[in-house]
Amino acid sequence: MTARELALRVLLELDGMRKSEELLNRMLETSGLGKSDRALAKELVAGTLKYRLQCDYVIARFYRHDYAKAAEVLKNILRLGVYQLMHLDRVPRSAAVNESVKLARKYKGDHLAKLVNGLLRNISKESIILDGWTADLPEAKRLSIIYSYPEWLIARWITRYGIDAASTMLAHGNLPPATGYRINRLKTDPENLLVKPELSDAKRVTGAEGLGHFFFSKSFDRMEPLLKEGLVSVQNPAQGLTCLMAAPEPGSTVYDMCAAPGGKSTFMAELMENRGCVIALDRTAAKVARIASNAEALGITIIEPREGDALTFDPGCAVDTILLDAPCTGTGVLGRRAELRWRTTAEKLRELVELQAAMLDRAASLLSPGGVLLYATCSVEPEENEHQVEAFLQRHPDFVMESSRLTLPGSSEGFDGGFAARFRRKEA
Ligand SMILES: C[S@@+](CC[C@H](N)C(=O)[O-])C[C@H]1O[C@@H](n2cnc3c(N)ncnc32)[C@H](O)[C@@H]1O
Repeated sequence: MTARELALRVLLELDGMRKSEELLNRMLETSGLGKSDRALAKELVAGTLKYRLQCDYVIARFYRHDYAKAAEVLKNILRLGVYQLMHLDRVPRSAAVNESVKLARKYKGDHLAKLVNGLLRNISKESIILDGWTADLPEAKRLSIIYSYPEWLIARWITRYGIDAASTMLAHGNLPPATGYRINRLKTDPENLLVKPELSDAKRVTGAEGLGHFFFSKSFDRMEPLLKEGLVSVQNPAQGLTCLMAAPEPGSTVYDMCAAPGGKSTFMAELMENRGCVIALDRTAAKVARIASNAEALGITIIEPREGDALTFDPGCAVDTILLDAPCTGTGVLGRRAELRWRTTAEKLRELVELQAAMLDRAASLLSPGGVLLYATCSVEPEENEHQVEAFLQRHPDFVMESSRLTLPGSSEGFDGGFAARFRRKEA
């Protein structure tokens, strides 16, 4: 199977529940593809998913019949082809067209292979004049085609953040996401680790206090041995900031209500010098197993992984710090999850806001007086962030908010978007 056929299979088999990255990795395991083909398959899946709306808009302009009625397999072959022609400069035009035609022949026969050939030959950077075609459309509709996002989400972002910030966020989500790493302070430190030759391209995070243990690197292959040795973990510094805001004390008891795969539990354990206890809950055995294996790789012994529902689970002991890294729409990390922009809906947002509020209430009922509650999301929607914490404070006058932080995607280089608020429960 070629990289393009594998990408097509992922696009066809991706249902509304699964993550494209997980499905892709599973298929790659048995594909026998070499390194560069694997990279191409990944790029094709992520790019075609992100640019789906834009590709469909372009295809519909050149398609002679009713494109909405075309078979899914044909749509995806065309999307893959258009994505390569418009956005993958390193793929020669002939390869993008010919390989798409081959796929069409294999999956739909000669007739549709001719259709794909005819349509893709009409498409080039010169023949696609998106700015001109969309100039007279309302702003949110225009941007939805230019950046390939749902119009309703863009309209929200423009209303809330203004056109300039919204455009920055949209552009950021289309860039390949930066991979951040955290240096494990239980095993090493930045001065000793960052002099290693394999880290010559590492870009250390500066600025915010406590982020000196984070860096970005583009060469995942070179990082693999360090990950295996537990010297580093994959973590975006924005996620790290949440743990720094929680600032759990060594020797204290922490409850992480939504912990898998354990990125924040393990960082908190490192900040606690591996002393005390981190109860790390998630709702399925498979997810809990990931927390345990990640902690083990890092040499952390104070994490107690638990399976359960955060709405009812009782840690069974007095807790000094609770982290609620809540399930959310993820609109701060749309660049990282290619399909997410099409799955987030206004209805889903409403359901999540209710769940987050119930989880916050549960956290409030479990926290000891004087304890810290850290609420975090990777969303930039006010209902999940500022409105949520305002409503929480109204329901719980025994809590005060000590600090909060909203990061918009693209506002700090490499940082994911998201929100965090630190509350303290007043002493009784
Ligand atoms: C944002 S992710 C957590 C990421 C994690 N804190 C980290 O830094 O690695 C949210 C997690 O909440 C979990 N979750 C969702 N609903 C839950 C529930 N009712 N009880 C426990 N965990 C839940 C999901 O399985 C998911 O792993």
